[in-house]
Amino acid sequence: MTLDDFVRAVRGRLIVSCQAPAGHALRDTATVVRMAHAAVAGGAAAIRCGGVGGVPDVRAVAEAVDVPVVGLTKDGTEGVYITPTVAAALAVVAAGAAVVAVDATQRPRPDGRDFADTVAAVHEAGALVMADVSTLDEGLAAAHAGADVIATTLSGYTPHSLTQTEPDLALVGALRHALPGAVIVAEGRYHQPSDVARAVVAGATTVVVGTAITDPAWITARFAEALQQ
Ligand SMILES: CC(=O)N[C@H](C=O)[C@@H](O)[C@H](O)[C@H](O)COP(=O)(O)O
Repeated sequence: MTLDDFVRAVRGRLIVSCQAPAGHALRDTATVVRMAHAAVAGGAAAIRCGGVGGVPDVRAVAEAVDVPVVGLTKDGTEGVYITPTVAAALAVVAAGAAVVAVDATQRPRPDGRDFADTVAAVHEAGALVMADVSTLDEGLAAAHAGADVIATTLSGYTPHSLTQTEPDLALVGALRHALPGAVIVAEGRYHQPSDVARAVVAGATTVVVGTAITDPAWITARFAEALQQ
C-alpha cells in the first residue's frame, strides 16, 4: 500500500487499536480478530494491533479485515519496546501489516541499530512506518529519518515526556505546525469522542483509540469507580 492510499483510507477517520496483553481476559488471537471485526463494523478505517509476541495477532487480523493494518510487536514495557528491532519490524511486515508501528525515540535500541535502519528495511520490504514518538524533537527526527507517519503514541510513557491523564493535544498541534505536510496521528489516552474531534482540529490526520473502545475491564472499572465516589 502506498502512503497516499493509506492517507486516503484514514484521513479524518478513526483507527482502532485492538490489543489484549498477557493476563487480560481477552488475551486470545481469535478474540482480537473479533474485536477488529466489531471495530470495522463501527466505522474504523484501520486497525492497529499486535503486542508481546504479537505477530500471530497481526497475521490473523490482516487476513480477516479489509481495512489497512498497523502492526507492532512489544518487548517488555521499559526503554524501546514497541517493535524495537529491524528483525521485529520485518516479522510484522511478513505477517501482512501495511504499516509497522515502531518506537522512534532516540533511546538505545536492543539491536544497536538506528530508527532509520528500521525505516529503510520496512520500505525495502514494501510497507510503511508509523513512528511512535513522545516529543516534538523525536517527531522531527523521525520525519528526517524517513518515517511515513508520525504518531504521538509515546507521549507520557517516556522519562522525558510529561506524564498526564489527558491526551497530548499540544504535541499534535506542535507536530502539525512544524511539519505542515506530514501525516500526523493522535494516539494515547483518547477516551472521549470529543477528544478525537479536538485532535483533528489540532491538526491530526487521523486518531487512534485503543483502551476506551477495546478494553472492557478498563471501561467497567470507570463505571464501577463512579459508584464508589
Ligand atoms: C504506550 C503504549 O505502549 N501504547 C500502546 C501502543 O500500541 C498501546 O498499549 C495503547 O493501547 C495504544 O497506543 C492506544 O492508546 P490508548 O489505549 O491510550 O487509546
